[in-house]
Amino acid sequence: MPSAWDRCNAQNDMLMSHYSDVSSPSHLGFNLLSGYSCSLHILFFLLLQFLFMPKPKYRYTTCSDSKEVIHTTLGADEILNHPLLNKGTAFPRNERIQLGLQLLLPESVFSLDGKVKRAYRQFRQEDSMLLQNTFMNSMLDQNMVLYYRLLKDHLEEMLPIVYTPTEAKAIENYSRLFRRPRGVFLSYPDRDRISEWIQEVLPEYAPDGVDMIVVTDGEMILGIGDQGVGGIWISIAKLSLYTAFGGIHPARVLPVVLDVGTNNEKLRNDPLYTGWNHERIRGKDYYDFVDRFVKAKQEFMPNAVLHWEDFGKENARVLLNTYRDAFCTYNDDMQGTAVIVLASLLAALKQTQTTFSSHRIVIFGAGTAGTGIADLIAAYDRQAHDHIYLVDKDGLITVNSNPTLTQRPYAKNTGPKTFEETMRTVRPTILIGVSTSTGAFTKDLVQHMPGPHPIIFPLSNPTSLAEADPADLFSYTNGTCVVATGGPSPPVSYDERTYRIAEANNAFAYPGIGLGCIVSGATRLSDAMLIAAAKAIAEHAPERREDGLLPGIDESRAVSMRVACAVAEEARRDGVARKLDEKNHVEEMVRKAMWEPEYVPIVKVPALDD
Ligand SMILES: NC(=O)c1ccc[n+]([C@@H]2O[C@H](COP(=O)([O-])OP(=O)(O)OC[C@H]3O[C@@H](n4cnc5c(N)ncnc54)[C@H](O)[C@@H]3O)[C@@H](O)[C@H]2O)c1
Ligand SMILES: O=C(O)C[C@H](O)C(=O)O
Ligand SMILES: [Mg+2]
Repeated sequence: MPSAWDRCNAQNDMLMSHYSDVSSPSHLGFNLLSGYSCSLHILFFLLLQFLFMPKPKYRYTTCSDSKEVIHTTLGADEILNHPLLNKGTAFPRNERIQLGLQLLLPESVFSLDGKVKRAYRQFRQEDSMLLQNTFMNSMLDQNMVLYYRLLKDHLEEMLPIVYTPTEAKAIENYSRLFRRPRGVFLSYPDRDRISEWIQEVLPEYAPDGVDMIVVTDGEMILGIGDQGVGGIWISIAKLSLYTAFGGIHPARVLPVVLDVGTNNEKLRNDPLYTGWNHERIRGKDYYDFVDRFVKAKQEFMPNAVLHWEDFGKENARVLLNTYRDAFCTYNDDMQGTAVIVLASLLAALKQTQTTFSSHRIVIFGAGTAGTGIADLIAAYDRQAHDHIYLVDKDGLITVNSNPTLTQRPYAKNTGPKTFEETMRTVRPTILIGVSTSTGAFTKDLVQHMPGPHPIIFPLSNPTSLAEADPADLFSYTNGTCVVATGGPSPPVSYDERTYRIAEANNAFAYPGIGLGCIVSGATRLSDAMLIAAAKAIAEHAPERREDGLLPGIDESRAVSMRVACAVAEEARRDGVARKLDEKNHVEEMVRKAMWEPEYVPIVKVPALDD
């Protein structure tokens, strides 16, 4: 029977050869045309397709003064029901008349500030974090500018609502909370029509084009596992931070779920489950399906950056390896996480005045995130490679423990077996948890870490799965530790001092990485670009241990901008920046590209230019 490693390898080889076949333009052309023997038939078919293809109904246009205007052919009711166009009571009088909205809105005209005040009161009236999440989701469906302004003005309070940890609860209950769809659902039973349907839906969904796609298959949502079609909400949440932090235009993003079934029995037995009620498709059929999606993406959105989120650990690595050299794509759990962890470690080294060579690193949980973190640390500092110890469910990863392809570079020849033995013999100075094993960093284990400042990152999400509570870590180490967590954590008071706890979540890395790729027109994402991103974040890190390891949430937009600049500059150095030459001023381009939540004038037009 083949090992996981053999299987992964074989799938990878198969996919690689398959992809290099399908990505060649001549092959694509042949596929499109095969089946039509007569050229007249082809012409007639193409003409029909053109005539009946949905046409865009609105367009963002930049005027000579660099201000945006929306031109639209939509009717009054459609405008009020379109989240990008709807301004509700903020439609000024002239627009109400011009767009035919006079009788459809109450008399008073409100400013965006006024609307934010009302919406915030409504938000506060919701009784639980889950209800607040539902409120924000419906705001996103109704009025996007208001959603992003509300989020911007109350970021610290609302981030845990629209993102980790509350999103986990929302995703678990997706089919029960479902009100209206958002995003693109690509279901396995429709596999033969994916390309055709993507072509049809795009002019409606994103008439100005797509810059960023977040796709999931819902298999490993955060640490809560298989959530099937509910994964669409992780794609949406990740994209909302691309816009909130990275200023990526909300009209130019595409959330996607690949619904390949679910092995979650609770969902399978739920009569309200909205996804495809079938066990997960695996192996060749699965990869062929993903490949059809990628092929359609390359055909209709060739320049869009593709972000993979929350795939199962084997598929995550195979898919990244397969496509990473073909276009600009990255896996957030591996690479985004690795960037924020490397940034946090660089900050910790500065605060503790040490270098990687003096540290021994144990990574607990050797899956998607764990191996991604190891790889980036090793890429940053080759010497650190030998000081990395991976531990998984069955203990230390060794050459005899049947390591996967990605664990193998760190497999030790011999050594202790269990996590406890590893902690006792290795005596790590850095301990990182991405295991989903709640409370695994116990007092007994942490006490094996030598001083003066043990660096401990319990990163599993949602918070209920974290390997330790920061307050406990301070008490186990007599207040000497340096801590970061995967989700938001309140400050810790110890020995009359208060310590801010940094949130080492990939959300503080990927929006800037994505923005940098878009602005530079990167055709690939290299390790050097990831390291540049980590360094840019670390440059903004506080200097005192009391202030935490990462810049504050209020700086997230400024930091995303710096990350984007660093990534774009590195892309230019690496020769993969399609849109940059030596003369371009990167910072100015990044600044200009960042969207701000403000209402822009809307003008009704009889038709839109093609
Ligand atoms: N803070 C962040 O930015 C961030 C980013 C990515 C992932 N995460 C979190 O990390 C966790 C893991 O995510 P992932 O995508 O790597 O999942 P994964 O399934 O790819 O990897 C998890 C690994 O942990 C191992 N594991 C499970 N139980 C264990 C135990 N009791 N002891 C030791 N190892 C155990 C699994 O065998 C697996 O190899 C999740 O909770 C996720 O939310 C956090
Ligand atoms: O989504 C998050 O909060 C971080 C990360 O991508 C995860 O899977 O946990
Ligand atoms: Mg994730």
